[in-house]
Amino acid sequence: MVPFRKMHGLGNDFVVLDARAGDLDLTPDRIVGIADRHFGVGCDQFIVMEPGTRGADVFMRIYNPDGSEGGACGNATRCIASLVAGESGADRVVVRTISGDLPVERLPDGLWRADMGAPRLAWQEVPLARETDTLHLPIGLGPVSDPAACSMGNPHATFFVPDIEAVDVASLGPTLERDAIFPDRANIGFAQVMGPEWIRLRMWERGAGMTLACGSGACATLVNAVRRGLAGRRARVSMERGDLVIEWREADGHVLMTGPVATAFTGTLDLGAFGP
Ligand SMILES: N[C@@H](CCC[C@H](N)C(=O)O)C(=O)O
Repeated sequence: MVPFRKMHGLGNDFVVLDARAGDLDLTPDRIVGIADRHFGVGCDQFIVMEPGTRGADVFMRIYNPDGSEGGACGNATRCIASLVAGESGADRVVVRTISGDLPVERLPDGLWRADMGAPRLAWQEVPLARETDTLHLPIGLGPVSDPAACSMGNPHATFFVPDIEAVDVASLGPTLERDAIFPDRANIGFAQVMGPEWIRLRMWERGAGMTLACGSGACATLVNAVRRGLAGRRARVSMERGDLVIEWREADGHVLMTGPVATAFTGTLDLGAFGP
């Protein structure tokens, strides 16, 4: 039996397992089974905490419910940082991912701010399948077209739309995620700029589907909005169940994401029940 924790950031929810003391014998079948909302615990991402080494307090491995591995998860970064900080009493921890080290700090108001690093803006870095201006991808579907793309450690495309409520995210998302221009698939954001400091965002996540929030998606949206001249470098990004504050810092080009963390419940899992 293995203990787990169910956490979320604005409803973007995670099953968190702690493998820092030793391997947990997780297999693709087990990860997909536990992440399933009908046959398992259910989550948007399956997170495994592994030992941190050489300057990192913890290594965070990120799986989507389809079993694919992700390079970034902003909401989980805050959650995992809060867990590790809670153990040591520190106010600042470094969360390592396959895409890089992310320093996270606890703010006096109880929110957590993660330095998500610098966005990657070149077409090869997103990545895209061929040389393309990442500010204007030549793709579209139904009423949406002309997205901007960047990587926040994972690939994102943002469609700017005049009315976010009118977008059928569930029907557009699956096709756009797998457009041939995205060799690794992509997370798809639909954003309505309400003003220079306020953006509304709805997400279709690669390997996960519609989610209530996406931290890296909020970062990518602000970055793409700034590049398009649609927003200032600091804005509130409102998703289905709450807001993140995102700042694309001028001094070093890093993107700062501020938001809450929460634990919904804890429990134990019989890993063998989910496959060999
Ligand atoms: N929900 C996350 C992003 C999760 C990873 C994504 N589905 C991918 O495959 O890149 C966030 O809060 O950033």
